Amino acid sequence: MMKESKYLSRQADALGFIHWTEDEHRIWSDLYCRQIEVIRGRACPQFLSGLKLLDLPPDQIPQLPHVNSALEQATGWTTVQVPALINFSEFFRLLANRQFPVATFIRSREDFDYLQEPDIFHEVFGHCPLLTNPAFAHFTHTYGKLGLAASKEDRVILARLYWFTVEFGLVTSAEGLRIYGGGILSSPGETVYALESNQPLRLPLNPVEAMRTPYRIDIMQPLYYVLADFEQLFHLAQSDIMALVQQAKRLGLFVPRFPPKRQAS
Ligand SMILES: C[C@H](O)[C@H](O)[C@H]1CNc2nc(N)[nH]c(=O)c2N1
Ligand SMILES: N[C@@H](Cc1ccccc1)C(=O)O
Ligand SMILES: [Fe+2]
Repeated sequence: MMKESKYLSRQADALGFIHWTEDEHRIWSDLYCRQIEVIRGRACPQFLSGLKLLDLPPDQIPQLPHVNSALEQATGWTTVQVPALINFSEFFRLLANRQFPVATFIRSREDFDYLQEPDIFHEVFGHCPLLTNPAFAHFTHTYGKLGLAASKEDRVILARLYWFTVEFGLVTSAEGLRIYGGGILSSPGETVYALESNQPLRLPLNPVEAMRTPYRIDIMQPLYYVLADFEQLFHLAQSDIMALVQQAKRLGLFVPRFPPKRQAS
């Protein structure tokens, strides 16, 4: 059951522009300036070049028509305004149309470091930079088409694959472990935690295992799956993902063995 959002979403005018308040612009500006520092040496190179390409304004909430023109030029994707977290069928339908959902509210200061639901900073700063990467956009589009055609039950399994890659994925790079998951890169708290805390488990990404692993959306992740490189994700897009879904269903839930709670570092 979808938890009701505690935030009020904003209405756009006929041209798709939202008239944010000064306070809301200042929260974006503080989040942007903080994350630009925190992602240095932590976000994967593909994210950093996508962020540069999008050329988001540092001091005010970007208007979606502007984000769309950069995105469209790069990969043909656009954004669509949604009130908050949307259900899987709406979500897959949008991705299958190369449209990315953008929740039209921004977090409050009390949720600055970590927010339990996607806001406009998460969707635009967290997800849109990698959607300018053709191979990554292709994976997301393929994933959306699969989800659209899938049964309700298979959508839950496919959502796990999305969760452990596009949302909370890590990737090994020449310089070491890096983040590509948009759900991490929009959170000042989790960006540091995901790479540097000794709390979470970090396992090599095995797509069937990821699709068998349940996840929570309201806490910093206890488990991250690590891609060997982006090629692995693009290769996955070419493989028979629905056959992997059937395998995951046959094998049932995978419950990772978490080490005893170590003192947080
Ligand atoms: C699996 C995933 O993270 C999440 O559940 C989906 C569904 N609904 C969503 N709704 C919004 N607004 N933004 C999102 O990123 C998602 N992602
Ligand atoms: N936790 C992310 C937002 C998010 C919530 C739920 C799912 C995915 C992302 C942040 O603080 O930016
Ligand atoms: Fe997301």
